[in-house]
Amino acid sequence: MGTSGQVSWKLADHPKLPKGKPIAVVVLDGWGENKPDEFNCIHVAQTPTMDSLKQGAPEKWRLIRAHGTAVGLPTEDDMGNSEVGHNALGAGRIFAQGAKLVDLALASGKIYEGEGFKYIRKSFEKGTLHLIGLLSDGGVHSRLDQLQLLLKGASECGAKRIRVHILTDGRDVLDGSSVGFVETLENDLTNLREKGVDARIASGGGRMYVTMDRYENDWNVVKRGWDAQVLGEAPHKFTNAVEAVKKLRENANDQYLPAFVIVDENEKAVGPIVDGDAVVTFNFRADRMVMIAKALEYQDFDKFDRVRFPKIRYAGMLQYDGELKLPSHYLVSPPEIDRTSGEYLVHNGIRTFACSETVKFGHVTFFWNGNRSGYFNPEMEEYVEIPSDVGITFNVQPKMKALEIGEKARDAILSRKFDQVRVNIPNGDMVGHTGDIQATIVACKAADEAVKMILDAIEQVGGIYVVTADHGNAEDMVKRNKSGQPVYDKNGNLQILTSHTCQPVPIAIGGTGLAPGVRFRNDVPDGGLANVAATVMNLHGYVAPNDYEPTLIEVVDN
Ligand SMILES: O=C(O)[C@@H](CO)OP(=O)(O)O
Ligand SMILES: [Mn+2]
Ligand SMILES: [Mn+2]
Repeated sequence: MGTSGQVSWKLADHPKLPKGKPIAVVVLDGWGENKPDEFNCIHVAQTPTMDSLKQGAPEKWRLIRAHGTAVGLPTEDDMGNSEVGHNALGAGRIFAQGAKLVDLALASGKIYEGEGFKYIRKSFEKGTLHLIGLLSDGGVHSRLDQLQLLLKGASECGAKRIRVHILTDGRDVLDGSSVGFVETLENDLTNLREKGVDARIASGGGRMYVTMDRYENDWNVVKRGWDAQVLGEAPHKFTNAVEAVKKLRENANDQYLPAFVIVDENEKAVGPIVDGDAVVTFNFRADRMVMIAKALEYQDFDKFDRVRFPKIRYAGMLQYDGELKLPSHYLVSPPEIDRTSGEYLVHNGIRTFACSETVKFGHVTFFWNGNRSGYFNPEMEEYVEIPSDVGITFNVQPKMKALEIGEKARDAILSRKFDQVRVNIPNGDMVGHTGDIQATIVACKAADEAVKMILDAIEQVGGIYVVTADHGNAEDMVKRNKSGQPVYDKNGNLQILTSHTCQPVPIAIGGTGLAPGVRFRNDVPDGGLANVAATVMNLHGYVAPNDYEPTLIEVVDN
């Protein structure tokens, strides 16, 4: 974001729309539109507020795209996710995202010419190369084919000893698919060994229980990973990773497998991280890598006792935090998401309040602001984090902190201290990921109630609301075949879909402060999340910068 100096931040006045109306921007996480059936939890749940917004179609309610190329992902088969979704919502433009940038860097070979790779390469002669990351083809945080290319490329560049520290998924892909991914990786590593590279899996664990926490919700998650990956210590020891995952799955699902280490015949861990080694975290997505990056990089660190802090050369697949410049070494440059709507609005005097609970807090702040932590101007902005429940799966508490978020937003609106009150309501997504249909129905109802609280407050102050979502999740809880029918496994069990979807998401505008004649245009049929920023700028009384994706609204004379 270092370009601030040259940017002209002043936005032109909107020719027709007034300034000074408080605006609530509500993002329902994991809330897509889908045909109504029993696996559409949003449809099954009582959601009177969201239902009533839909009555405003087509002038005040429509669908927008939230997956694939509309949010900068490589293909139309890529489901949406919070990072790319909130980046698009906040930045108002579509940036080629991490998944795509890594694909390009691997395909061209540029990844091996970059500063980050040259840096870790210095350890190849004497040390081990450790690769830590999510093992699946989900494409949200990482992709197996990228890991495979990196393994091949690194060994061709001289890595003689490689250790892979795997995190099993089951959240962006079907639960149970971890076994197949580990088998595939084992096969690749066997091939490498035949070529003389000492390559092995060294440790593992489920992504939600080991390493991939976010927004400092629970450092124990990162510690469990540290102990296994760096110290070579874990409650479970196996000589073979496929066997480890199969065995541990007897008591946990892929997302929550406990930590394990792979040991040799003498019970000795095969791949702790030691002085002189190189480490790459191969996830491209930022939020769930920031904590481990801090543990691997910061000399001063007090979040847990690292016991040993090896002198390593560490690089991220990407730089995960543009403000903290973390990590300082990385293989691929992240998208340069500059001039976000939040930064413009602050420069134009818009006072902003942003809030969610911990597990989504960074979505409406960090992701919204282009993967940048902190405020643009602390005098104009207030970001409030409501602590999430720790150590539970959210089907146990499906209401999460929705009402608390609603209350905080309500109070912020009624205080009249803010021009924009922005929230993320996590329930549809966080509970949807558990695959628990009954709990997800409760979750959707709670999210709807939170929306109502916010809309009521907006009504009281004569403001405007914009209600939308970042991608689908709760609206489809089963895997389907090409004709849309639910798929059953060979034992006749329904295949539960824990992941996001490729469905479009709703956007609704309204409120007593909405100027007469404002309605959705019908000439942006392919509109997506990136069109929302210009829309919100208009509602604040400004015209968006020229290079922003077009606004979704027009003002017609009545
Ligand atoms: O939990 C996460 O990390 C992702 C799924 O991998 O979900 P979201 O993009 O909604 O944050
Ligand atoms: Mn999300
Ligand atoms: Mn999600």
